[in-house]
Amino acid sequence: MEHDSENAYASRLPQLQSKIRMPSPVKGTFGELSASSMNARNAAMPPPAKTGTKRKTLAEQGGEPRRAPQPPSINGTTIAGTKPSSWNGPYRQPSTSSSVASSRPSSVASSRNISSGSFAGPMSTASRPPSAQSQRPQSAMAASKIQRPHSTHSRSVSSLNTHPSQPGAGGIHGQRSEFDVGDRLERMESVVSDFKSQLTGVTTESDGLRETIGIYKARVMELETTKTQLEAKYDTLNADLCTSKAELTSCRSELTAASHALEDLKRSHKFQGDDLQRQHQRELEESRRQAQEQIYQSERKHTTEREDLKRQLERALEEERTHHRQELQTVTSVKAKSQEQLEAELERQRKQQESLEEEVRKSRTDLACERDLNSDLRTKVSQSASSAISLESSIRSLRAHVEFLESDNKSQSNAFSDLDNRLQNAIKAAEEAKEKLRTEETLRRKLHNQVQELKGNIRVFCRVRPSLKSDPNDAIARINYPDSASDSKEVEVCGPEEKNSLGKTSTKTNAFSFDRVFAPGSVNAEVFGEISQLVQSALDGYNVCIFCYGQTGSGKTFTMSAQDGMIPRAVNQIYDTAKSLEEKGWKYTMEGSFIEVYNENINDLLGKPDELDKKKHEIRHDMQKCKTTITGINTVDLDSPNKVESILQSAASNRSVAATKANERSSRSHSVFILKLTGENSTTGEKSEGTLNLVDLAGSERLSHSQAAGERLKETQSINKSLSCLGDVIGALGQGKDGGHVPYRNSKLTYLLQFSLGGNSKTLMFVMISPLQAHLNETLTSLKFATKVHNTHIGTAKRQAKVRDS
Ligand SMILES: Nc1ncnc2c1ncn2[C@@H]1O[C@H](COP(=O)(O)OP(=O)(O)OP(=O)(O)O)[C@@H](O)[C@H]1O
Repeated sequence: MEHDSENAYASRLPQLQSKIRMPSPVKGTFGELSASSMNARNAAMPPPAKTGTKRKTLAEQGGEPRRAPQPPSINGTTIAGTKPSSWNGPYRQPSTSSSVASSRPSSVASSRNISSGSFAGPMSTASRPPSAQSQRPQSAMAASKIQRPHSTHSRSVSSLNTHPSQPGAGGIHGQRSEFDVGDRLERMESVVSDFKSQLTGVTTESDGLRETIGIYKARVMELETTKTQLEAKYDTLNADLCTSKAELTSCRSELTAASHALEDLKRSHKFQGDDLQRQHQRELEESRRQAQEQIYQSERKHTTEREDLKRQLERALEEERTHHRQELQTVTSVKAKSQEQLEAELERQRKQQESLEEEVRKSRTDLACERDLNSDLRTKVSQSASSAISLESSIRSLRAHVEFLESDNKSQSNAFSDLDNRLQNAIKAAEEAKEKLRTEETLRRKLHNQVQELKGNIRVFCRVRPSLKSDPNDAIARINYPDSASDSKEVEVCGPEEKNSLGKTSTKTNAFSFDRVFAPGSVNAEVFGEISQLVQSALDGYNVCIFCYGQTGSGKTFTMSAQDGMIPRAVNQIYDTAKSLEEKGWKYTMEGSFIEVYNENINDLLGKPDELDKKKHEIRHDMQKCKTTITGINTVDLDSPNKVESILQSAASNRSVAATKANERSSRSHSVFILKLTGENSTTGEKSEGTLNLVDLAGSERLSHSQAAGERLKETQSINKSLSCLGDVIGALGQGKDGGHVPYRNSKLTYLLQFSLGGNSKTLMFVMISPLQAHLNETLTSLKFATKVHNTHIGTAKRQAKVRDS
């Protein structure tokens, strides 16, 4: 922008100069001014006139003495004093100096304005003195006339208008006016018109100049604004500079502190380093000393060893040398001897060779003769060999014949036939014996069954458990065994004391008779001896059911499942018998399962404990084969007698787990050990399938419904129901009506034992008795129930049981 303004000014100024065409001295002055006034103005120009100062007229100036130095003038026109400040722009120095000038103090700027004003002076018509004004247009006109084609007129007019001080011009004018006024008038008019046209041109120029002034004014305003901004920037930079200086100062102080600290650190590190170096030096010296010591010692040691070794080696070497020397001497002497011998031998060999060669010559001649002889002999030898072979074979046949003739062939043949006869007889006898054995076995089974039937297909044994240490001594009931020395079939129980109407106290003795009564002193082995016949029946293919009936704590489990109880004993007997029957052609397989009937549900005592009371099992009967199966229960192959123990343990642990949930589980449920026995006789082709059921019934004590509730009530109802159903089934079987209804289905227990109660089956009931006085009523109830069962007739054998009251 600044540049443009200057250019604009530079472009217009020559135009003005060309149009005004000032005289050369003026032109030269103007040109000098434009360049040099800027340099000289500060020094030569007076201080700027104050705005309020009123300028004096020329007349006034003329009358007054000069007080201040005169401003420079062009053609006698003052160029200082009147100033439009707007002219300062075009006379500024190049942009760098102008920017400096703008930041200068105002006094400098005002001096510049003055210099500008000094140039503006001659241009401004308003500030021009009247004399100057009257002269300038004429000069301008003269200048314009020079440029135009009709320059001659201009020049003449100019000459007419010349100042009166110019004598030449005034003379011409005076002469013309004297004789040609019209022509003069014409010329005047033309001069006037020229003047007018010049005036128009000047006006136009003046407008251009005004425009330029406006541009420069705008430029001045811009520069003022720039100046203000620069000043603000200057202030900001100043403030920043102050801040930076403060920061620099603090940084310097920090740097000084840091350098001090660094110095300290360096010093301490240097000390440490020195210490370490000294220590290291010491250690190094020590190590070096030790190493030298070690080296010295090892050198000494090695030297000693080396010397020892050297001595040894030298000794050995010397010995070796001596030895080698001796050997060498020996070898040399031997060599000399052998050489002599060799030479002698060589001589001898040579002689021998000569003699041999002579012999070879002779032998070759002999060999030819021998070859002829040899071929003759070979022919003879082959003839002899063939005759020898034929002779050997004839000798062998003759020898065999001689041996055969020598042996006692006849007696041997007799012995063989005798032995054969005896063997045949033995085989026959064995066959007969086997047949007899089979017949006897069949007969034994038949007789055994008949015996069992004669004994009754349902039998009742009574067992009284001994009093335990835990039982109170004075609370034992009076129980007698009248025929214990003979049959052991009777038992007498003294009832509770009763008072009659007269107040007399008496006790009633209740006598019972069963198939066998076991007193408290009897042991399990004795008991099993009585039932082993029934176990044998199971092996013979019968269904056998042995169950224990009695109140809680009367010894049912002890009798059935104790280590020497009926179940282990039965299994052991079956094993033994099955093994002995193998000789008779029988082979048995045994499968055992153990179940529980609790609350009319069947549980598998060989199953998982957590499935107890949850898993459902069903009883299925095959009515044609009279076989019973229970769904989903575990069956164990009893291929060794030891397995029964694990079965009993597993069942006991399952029941004990259940007992934590429902108290006294074994008293509250019936357990049934089922042993299935399948036998096959490979000789006779006979087959047998029997089942042995060993049942431990729930406690038979009478339970009052009124005292039980909830789960206990349900248990009580189930037990009472199943026990009474068992009585009903036995009662129905006892009536002996063929095809009569037997209520097996009324309880799970009787339904399960359907094929083991009645019919072809054999049943044994143990009635277990507690010896305690406190259990007397229950004891009597149990004995009465057992008597009813005992009086029941099932099967062909008839028995009469008697109940004696005294
Ligand atoms: N003949 C016996 N000899 C020695 N001890 C016996 C005899 N009979 C039973 N006992 C003992 O008497 C106690 C009760 O016996 P057991 O548990 O067999 O009775 P339970 O009728 O099976 O009872 P529950 O119905 O509660 O199962 C046991 O400690 C048992 O060892």
